[in-house]
Amino acid sequence: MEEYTRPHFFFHGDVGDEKLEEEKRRCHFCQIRSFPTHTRYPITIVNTEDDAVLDPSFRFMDRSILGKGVEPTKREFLTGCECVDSEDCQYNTCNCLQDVEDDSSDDENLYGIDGARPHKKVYAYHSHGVRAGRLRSKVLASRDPIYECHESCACGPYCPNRVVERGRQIPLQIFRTKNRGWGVRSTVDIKKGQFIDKYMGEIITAQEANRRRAESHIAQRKDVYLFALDKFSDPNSYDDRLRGPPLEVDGEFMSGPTRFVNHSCEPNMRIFARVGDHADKHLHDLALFAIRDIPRGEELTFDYVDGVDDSENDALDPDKQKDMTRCLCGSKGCRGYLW
Ligand SMILES: C[S@@+](CC[C@H](N)C(=O)[O-])C[C@H]1O[C@@H](n2cnc3c(N)ncnc32)[C@H](O)[C@@H]1O
Repeated sequence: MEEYTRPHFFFHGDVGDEKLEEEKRRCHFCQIRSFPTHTRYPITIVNTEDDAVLDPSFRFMDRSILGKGVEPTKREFLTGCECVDSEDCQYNTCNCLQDVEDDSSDDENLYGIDGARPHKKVYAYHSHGVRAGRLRSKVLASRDPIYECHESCACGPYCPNRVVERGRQIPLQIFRTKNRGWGVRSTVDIKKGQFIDKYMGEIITAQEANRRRAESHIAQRKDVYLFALDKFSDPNSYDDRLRGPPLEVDGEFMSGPTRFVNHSCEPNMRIFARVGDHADKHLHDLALFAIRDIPRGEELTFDYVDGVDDSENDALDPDKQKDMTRCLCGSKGCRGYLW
């Protein structure tokens, strides 16, 4: 085992069965090694800067878990598509694309080879060629949600419209940065539009999120780990789960590697809301995609306040700046402060 991994490998020695289980449960290395994707797309942890280790109470997970009072939609209400052939999922007859606007101005041919059937490229990904599986540039430049086929659909697991569902396909490394604690990088080159990973954690009710905010010792900074699932929130929605305050994902104590991604004012990734079953919009995923080519080893970042109206930015107000946290992203367009 590499020296820098050792501090994350809790003692597994002669401690008795009960304690051994507890040691294994806390061991970061055991947690990441137990992921089914570990051999192909491992997560590694390196620190060549100082003696810091990840918080021992932090737990790696490869999927979000539902907190108390958070219910997924009952199976009988799930509504997958009936496309028998995954190729059909590229047409606007696919149920999963019911909320996607038709678009005839994109960067692939509009019609099938026979020219007969409109080949509406309504889903978010390129389906052929070297760019297969990457987000189309139009979607990448938008704030649009991504609608994918999913486990209740008739199309197979290799349907081109199941990119996020297939999960992370990139090895990630959590590394100690010089000045911003831990950060994340990939050990392989990443292409623009490529899916990187989801932001995962405990999905909790708005009340529970507020309770955690109130009791957090990091006060307002708790917000950095809480992401509201509010993409479809609408006071006029027919779905009462979308009318009320949204659920939130808390990644502080249990999450995947993306929980260690730092902020940049000029980031190389962006978060997109991804929906599987339309009946589960209140539980949409938060999926990170590369917004430009990212060479291996470059730190992965996203903008923590992406899309927030800059005129409301406290960093523009000299009076408020003294209470704010300096941004150390180092980009040319740095706004100076995180919050
Ligand atoms: C979601 S965590 C990211 C992982 C974190 N670096 C760690 O070591 O656990 C967010 C925290 O990272 C730090 N951070 C992230 N981006 C930063 C930036 N651009 N400048 C300064 N600090 C940053 C801040 O302390 C922030 O509260």
